[in-house]
Amino acid sequence: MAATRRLSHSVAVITINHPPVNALSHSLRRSIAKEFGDASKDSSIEAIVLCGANGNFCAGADIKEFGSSTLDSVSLNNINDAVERCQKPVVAAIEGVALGGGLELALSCHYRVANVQARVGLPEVLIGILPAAGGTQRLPRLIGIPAALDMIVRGRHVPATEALQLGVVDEVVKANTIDAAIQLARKVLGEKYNHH
Ligand SMILES: CC/C=C\CC(=O)SCCNC(=O)CCNC(=O)[C@H](O)C(C)(C)COP(=O)(O)OP(=O)(O)OC[C@H]1O[C@@H](n2cnc3c(N)ncnc32)[C@H](O)[C@@H]1OP(=O)(O)O
Repeated sequence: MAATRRLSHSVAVITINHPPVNALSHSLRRSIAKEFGDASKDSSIEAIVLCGANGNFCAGADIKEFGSSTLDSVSLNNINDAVERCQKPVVAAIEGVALGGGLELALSCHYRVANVQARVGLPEVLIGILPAAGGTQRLPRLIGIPAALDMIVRGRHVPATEALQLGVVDEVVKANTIDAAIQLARKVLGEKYNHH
């Protein structure tokens, strides 16, 4: 399990890879933090796309690690804060599911592009916990309190087209989600340069 990084022009594409659903295990979080930190500092990189391997963005915390006593030196909150604070545009490319901590990671990105087949949600309530990696702050800021509360208290999976209407995602595409996210990042960079 690891996050890997490749370059598309000046956009770093960081792929979260932990089959089958890219659950955020301790070692995956360490790997994401490392790749993201390196990309943030690399002056040849102008923007960052976060995506998932295996047809999914990320199904959230690794439920199989719940109750384990692993010392948590890299929390998802730390990663999300670093993503949000990044000076370079960060775009999430969402395929499959972005659930729980996976959606919280996507919400920390500056933009979100989703595949039409994707689903997003905060299903923590269904396993007796609350979203605790910024979702209860970032989601209401993005879509307003009533719509965010509805998602949080029902824990439902929201289809991409509804997520677009609600404002959870910025764009929905039928195919080539990662390419669309790279394009969006490059468009944002173009706008930045045009304003200077
Ligand atoms: C860091 C703290 C942050 C926040 C807290 C959280 O994120 S809590 C976790 C929130 N996420 C969930 O509750 C998602 C639970 N999973 C699902 O809803 C479904 O599994 C999913 C992802 C929609 C996929 O459904 P599908 O029907 O396609 O497959 P299946 O359910 O059989 O799952 C396939 C295998 O994936 C394993 N798995 C799924 N989710 C997780 C997870 N969060 N952590 C670890 N493993 C997960 C599942 O156990 C299956 O494994 P297998 O070995 O094949 O039995």
